[in-house]
Amino acid sequence: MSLQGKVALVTGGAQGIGRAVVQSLLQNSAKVAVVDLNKACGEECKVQLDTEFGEGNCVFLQCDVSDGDALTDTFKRTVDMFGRLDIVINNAGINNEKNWKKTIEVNLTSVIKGTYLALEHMSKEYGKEGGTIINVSSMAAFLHSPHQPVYTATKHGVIGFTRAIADASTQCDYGVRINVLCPAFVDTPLLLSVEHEDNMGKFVKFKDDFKRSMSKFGVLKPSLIAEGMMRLILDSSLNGAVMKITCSKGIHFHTYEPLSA
Ligand SMILES: NC(=O)c1ccc[n+]([C@@H]2O[C@H](COP(=O)([O-])OP(=O)(O)OC[C@H]3O[C@@H](n4cnc5c(N)ncnc54)[C@H](O)[C@@H]3O)[C@@H](O)[C@H]2O)c1
Ligand SMILES: CCCCC[C@H](O)/C=C/C=C\C=C\C=C\[C@@H](O)[C@@H](O)CCCC(=O)O
Repeated sequence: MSLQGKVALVTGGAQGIGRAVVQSLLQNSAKVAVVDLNKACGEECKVQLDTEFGEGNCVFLQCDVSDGDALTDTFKRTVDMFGRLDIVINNAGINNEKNWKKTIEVNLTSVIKGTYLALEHMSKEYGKEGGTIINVSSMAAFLHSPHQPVYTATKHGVIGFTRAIADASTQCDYGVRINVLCPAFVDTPLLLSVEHEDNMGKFVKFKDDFKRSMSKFGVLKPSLIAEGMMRLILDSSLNGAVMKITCSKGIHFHTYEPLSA
């Protein structure tokens, strides 16, 4: 499966799930813009990727995705540098119930903004050649964790937005497939956030319940999430799909009952 000649942009690409996805994209010969707030981590990531895949195949662009103007500029820089855009992964996310407005900005508002920017650069509506967008939600959208009310709300929002804009893409012939991926617990630094009052606020007292949930449901490897992501990128039949990845069922899709009158 070759992505030779394709250009991808991955937000939150410097560590965790985003980094695993960046590696898969490079393994499949895409050019990649690694977009992340964390400068030190991004620069270290770029050095390692250059060593593994050769220079000139990826670039690190520091950007806070919750800053709309900065995100606009980052998309433009990617296209200026690589000449086109084909794949956008809106992955950056945080777990912060204390600063819950920031959680909405990063987990939901920036996903909406990132999708609209991706459409500006890829949609036939704008005279472009088409492409694919994947927005990262969570299995938290299918449970209602009492310890993460706002995180949960943002992940519900990502699914609702993605399914709606995917329908718009079909109806208006954007030529862009837009899908959503919902992992269960994944072994990344994000999981450590449940230990901290700065992240969890008053819900920090439930940290042991969290750990019990992780033991019950298991913890996935980032490489399996990257495998799911590659399926969404390569399967041209998928638009508006809701992919779930769990330890019990692996990579599978959520199905919705058709609405009756
Ligand atoms: N780890 C899990 O258990 C899990 C499960 C389901 C869904 N998710 C989702 O997957 C996505 C990635 O999570 P992860 O586990 O890899 O987290 P992570 O914390 O390991 O990595 C997130 C990356 O996003 C970057 N980031 C954070 N805020 C940013 C901002 N404002 N602008 C730009 N970059 C920013 C961080 O610097 C980091 O490199 C998130 O949307 C998360 O909600 C994670
Ligand atoms: C710790 C802070 C970050 C949150 C991490 C993440 O976003 C949360 C994940 C939450 C839940 C995982 C649940 C997993 C459940 C499955 O194993 C399974 O029991 C449910 C299967 C249902 C289905 O596949 O339809």
